[in-house]
Parts: sequence; structure tokens; C-alpha cells
Amino acid sequence: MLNVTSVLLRRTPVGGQPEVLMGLKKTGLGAGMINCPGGKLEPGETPAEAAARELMEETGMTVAVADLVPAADVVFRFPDVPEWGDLRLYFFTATSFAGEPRESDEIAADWIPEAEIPYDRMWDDTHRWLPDVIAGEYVVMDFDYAGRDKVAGYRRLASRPGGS
Ligand SMILES: COc1nc(N)nc2c1ncn2[C@H]1C[C@H](O)[C@@H](COP(=O)(O)OP(=O)(O)OP(=O)(O)O)O1
Repeated sequence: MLNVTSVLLRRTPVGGQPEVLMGLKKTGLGAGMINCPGGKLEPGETPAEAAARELMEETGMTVAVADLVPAADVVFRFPDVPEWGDLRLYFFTATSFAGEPRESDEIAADWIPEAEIPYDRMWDDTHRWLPDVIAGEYVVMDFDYAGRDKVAGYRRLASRPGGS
């Protein structure tokens, strides 16, 4: 199982609507789709340490590990793509961070209204759990993909208040 991590930064400008940070993934798994900053854990890293490092590498923004709130634990299985194997995503949210996003070789992340998250341009699993995370739940789910990009089945293993 390959461990990956990702972080959703959230803010609400004064007098404005809630916004989230995401953008077009340019390389690697999920290239061409909209996603949050993130990537693989390096040896010895905790998921939260990896999320903070990937955020910095991909956007130039910083977040303290202590400010990362665990929000989802999601397994993806790709039986038709043996070279990908299974992935476990440790997903965090954060409302305390520093900096403004800059485009990198990996992602062109920017602030978008939370109400306009383009689920139709994201991994097929995302619309089945990210809305609940945004609503404040901690979610544990398990997805089986058919081929590289279609969800064939899924299970919700746990869901409780307190994610974001
Ligand atoms: C179906 O699989 C996935 N669904 C969702 N919603 N998100 C995924 C899936 N697979 C990966 N992710 C997320 C996790 C990270 O935010 C990114 C990037 O993942 P990955 O580590 O695979 O991408 P790379 O850019 O190749 O990694 P490095 O930066 O470590 O090279 O997508």
C-alpha cells in the first residue's frame, strides 16, 4: 500500500464567501485533474509532516504540522492497474497557514469559492467524501476503481463529527 497525503486549505475573506485552495495537477498521478496539493510520504515522515512539506514544495505556502486537522482516511484500490497498486490517502484540512500560492511544476493551485469546487474535473471518488469533510465530518472510506478513472464500488467505514 502506497501512502499519500493531501491538504485542503480553507479561508473566508472578510465580507466574502468561503474559499478553498486547489488547482490543476500538472504531473504524476492525476495529471490533468483538479486536486489539492499533496503527494507521497517520504521514509520516516508522518502523514501530517508530508502534507506540510508537499504544500510548501508545490505552492510555496507554509502550514504548521500542529495546524493540520485530520479529515479523512481513504483507501483506493486499482485492481486493473497493477503498477499503481493500492493507495491510502491521509487527508487534512487547515485554516491557519502562511503565504499566497504560486504555480509550481506539479500544480497550479489557487483560491476558488468552496461552492464552486469542480467535482466533475476531480478524481471520481472525491465527490463522494469531500463534501462531508467540508461539512465538518471525519471520513473513513474505501474505493475500488474500474480501470484508471471510474469508481466501481465503495464503502463508508466510519464517519464522525470533527474533521475540519
Ligand atoms: C483515486 O485516487 C485518488 N483520489 C483522490 N481523491 N486523490 C488522490 C488519489 N490518488 C492520489 N490522490 C491525491 C493525493 C495527493 O494530493 C495527490 C498526489 O498524489 P501522488 O502522490 O500520487 O502524486 P505525485 O505528484 O505523483 O506524488 P509526489 O508529489 O510525491 O511525486 O493526489
